[in-house]
Amino acid sequence: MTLLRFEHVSKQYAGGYEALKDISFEAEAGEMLFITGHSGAGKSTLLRLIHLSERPTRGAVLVGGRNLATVRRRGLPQHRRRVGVVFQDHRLLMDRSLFDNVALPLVIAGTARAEIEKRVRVILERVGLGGRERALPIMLSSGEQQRVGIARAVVGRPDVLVADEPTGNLDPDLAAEVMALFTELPAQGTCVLVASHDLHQVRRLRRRVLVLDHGHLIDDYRPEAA
Ligand SMILES: Nc1ncnc2c1ncn2[C@@H]1O[C@H](COP(=O)(O)OP(=O)(O)OP(=O)(O)O)[C@@H](O)[C@H]1O
Repeated sequence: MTLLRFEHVSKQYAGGYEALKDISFEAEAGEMLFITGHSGAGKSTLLRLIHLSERPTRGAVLVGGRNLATVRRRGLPQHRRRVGVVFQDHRLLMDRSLFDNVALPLVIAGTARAEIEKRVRVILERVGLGGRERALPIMLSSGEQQRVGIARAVVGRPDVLVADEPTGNLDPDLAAEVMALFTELPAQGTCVLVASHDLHQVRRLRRRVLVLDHGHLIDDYRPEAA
């Protein structure tokens, strides 16, 4: 099932710079894609259009068949519950436990307490932090903190997960470990897009790769088709 669709999308910023030029692609539920390209190629812009922190100048972005142009300001919180985000600097609440950090999206969504307890425990296990619910982020390494950020982004079972250079602040070994975690996430029908300038690392993970160059989509590489 097509979950995400870009139809001839262009994005021009206020200064006149066209960061994305006529981008079209589709991604399936449960599919994982890397977005790569040089600095300034348009990777972050592409992800922002899915999260609706930016709007396209031309063309349409559809999630689950819905044109995001129809999502008005009032609908943004609801849209963002369907789109999980992992930030480079993870943005954890440092004075709250891992449990509280990961539970946050579920608390906001009004999920029942027993369900929250269960889901947080399961997802912390998945990211290799089982049994650490009561720890504070400050007690963790930066790689582990990023794992908490990933757990928080997926605990609400979003339709789409976007991660912008999620390993940018990590040393190469930890970066490889965290990248691999994205490929191991339970499918659950979530479409996962990870932006990374590290083409070398991305190729090793043998997943679909969209390559941007000065705002153009110049390659859509699928290892299974190679
Ligand atoms: N808010 C903005 N206003 C004006 N120009 C912007 C804005 N955000 C990004 N740009 C420009 O759009 C182009 C694409 O930026 P974008 O951040 O999407 O690239 P990127 O591939 O993610 O780069 P990096 O790897 O350096 O993060 C760049 O030339 C950038 O300067």
